[in-house]
Amino acid sequence: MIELVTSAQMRAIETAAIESGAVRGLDLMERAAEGVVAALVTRWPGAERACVLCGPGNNGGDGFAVARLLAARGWTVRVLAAAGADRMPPDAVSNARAWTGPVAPLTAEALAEGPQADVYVDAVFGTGLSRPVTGELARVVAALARVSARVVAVDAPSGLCLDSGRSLIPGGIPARAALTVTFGWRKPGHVLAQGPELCGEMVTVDIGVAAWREAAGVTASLVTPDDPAFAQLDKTTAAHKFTHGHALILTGGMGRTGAARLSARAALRIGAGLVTLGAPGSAMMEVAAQITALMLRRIDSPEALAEALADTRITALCLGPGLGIERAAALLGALREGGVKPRPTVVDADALTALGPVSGALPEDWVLTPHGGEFARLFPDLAARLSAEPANGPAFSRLDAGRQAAARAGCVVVLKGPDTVIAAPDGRSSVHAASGAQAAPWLATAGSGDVLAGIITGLLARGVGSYAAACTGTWLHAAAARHVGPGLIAEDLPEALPAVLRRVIGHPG
Ligand SMILES: NC(=O)C1=CN([C@@H]2O[C@H](COP(=O)(O)OP(=O)(O)OC[C@H]3O[C@@H](n4cnc5c(N)ncnc54)[C@H](O)[C@@H]3O)[C@@H](O)[C@H]2O)[C@@H](O)CC1
Ligand SMILES: Nc1ncnc2c1ncn2[C@@H]1O[C@H](COP(=O)(O)OP(=O)(O)O)[C@@H](O)[C@H]1O
Ligand SMILES: [K+]
Repeated sequence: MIELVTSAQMRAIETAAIESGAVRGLDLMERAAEGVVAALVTRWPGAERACVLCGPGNNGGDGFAVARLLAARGWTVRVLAAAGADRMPPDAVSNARAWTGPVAPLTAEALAEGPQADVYVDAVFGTGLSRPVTGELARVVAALARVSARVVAVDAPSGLCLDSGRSLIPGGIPARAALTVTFGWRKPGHVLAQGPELCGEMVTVDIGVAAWREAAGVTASLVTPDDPAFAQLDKTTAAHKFTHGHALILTGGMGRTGAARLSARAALRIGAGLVTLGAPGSAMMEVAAQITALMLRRIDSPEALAEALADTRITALCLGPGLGIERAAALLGALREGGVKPRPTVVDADALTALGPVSGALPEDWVLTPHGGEFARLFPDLAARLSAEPANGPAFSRLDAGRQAAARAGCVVVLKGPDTVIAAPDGRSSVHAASGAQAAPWLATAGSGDVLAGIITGLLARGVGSYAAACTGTWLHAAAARHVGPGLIAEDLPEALPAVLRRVIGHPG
């Protein structure tokens, strides 16, 4: 499991470590700087000239320590520092004093006019960025953009909010780095919003504070396939098809059944024992002509849905893909007021639109899977906070939005995107970061969301809990996209699942 630690949580851990008496802040800073140096000499083996930009806090202190360590290796090092080194925090002052070379003022002009460097060390702001960057330091960040291919960011590209991945440069973008070296744990801002694009390659350095991790309290984590939930994907030899559940996926009318068929195919591929498509009479012929392993049942009305659900062997539902808003609203009504036994249900696409703004708790076994636009219809106030220019740091993040949405809706929310956030009402939250080596840009194709809804429905049908189903489903969806690669269309995703499952479950044959 890879935990994501916010700036405040990192400060709490660092404080606990220092207060224990086992380690000094200065030692942590030295380890951090050693980690930056090790990573940058690996990344740029032939380099020997550095320009180190030091900000007013401990991030700047790391910068001074990096400067000293590089000079000790024989590098030519130029240091630019924000005014008033004496007003820096104590450990940073110690490192500023230990730097015996010259220091130029940290200005855009000094950066632009000085001698070229092989590597630029961005130690202007890290976890302490608490308000928007303006004035000269904003100009420095803009000037750094011109040499981004040679920038190593200490903890964060300066101007990037490490809790949200959002820019704290009004009207501008943060520095961009080729390499970002962070300490202890990755921060949410490294994987959310603009973070992945601006951080470049990521290295996490162990600075020896893991023993104080408890001081952080509850953290979010990255979805990775070492999560125990993935162990539930296998099937045992003794089981029969009903052991693996029965998913019912509702379709729209004639000419609008493709989306639900995609979902159904994915639900079957992910291992649901049986999958039935529930179609209105007008679409029965169309669906029947297109399916083989899937089953078909006529469901015209809320009453027909309630009747279908009298069969207790149906263990999960999917409402939304291609359903049409009116039909979605009617069928959702049957689930909420039709006297049927609740089932784990994926509510996607048109069913989300039919739902409208969420003001109170929804059934706890629902999973909402909105993309950004649908999220704004469900939770307009949270979406507005996500798009408003942040007045201070830390900025409101997609994790914050997902968590608050899940708490309000009383069920699991999957806020989709390249940085998908999965949140449960009990406070659990994860990020699925489709970036770096995990990038899946070809998922931006029509129908891929329908497949995700089907994967999650299939997992729910198999009895996987809703939060685990959302996390594993999101990972498997992106892994299927990476397996296919360029040229991917949504139809390919279910067909790629066997190869992905073989890898994850570990059946080579
Ligand atoms: N927390 C930890 O465990 C460790 C932290 N270290 C370093 O310390 C950094 C955190 O240090 P700090 O908390 O001092 O924070 P930073 O150095 O990131 O920035 C805080 C300083 O910048 C000022 N500031 C904030 N926003 C500003 C703005 N918009 N314009 C102008 N000035 C602004 C603050 O007043 C403060 O002086 C980390 O990112 C990391 O680089 C490392 O030395 C080692 C371990
Ligand atoms: N650039 C991207 N990188 C990774 N995943 C993406 C990207 N763009 C979209 N996705 C994923 O693709 C899916 C798209 O879903 P959605 O927007 O509902 O599409 P549709 O309505 O066409 O099915 C989501 O799972 C989303 O997380
Ligand atoms: K920095």
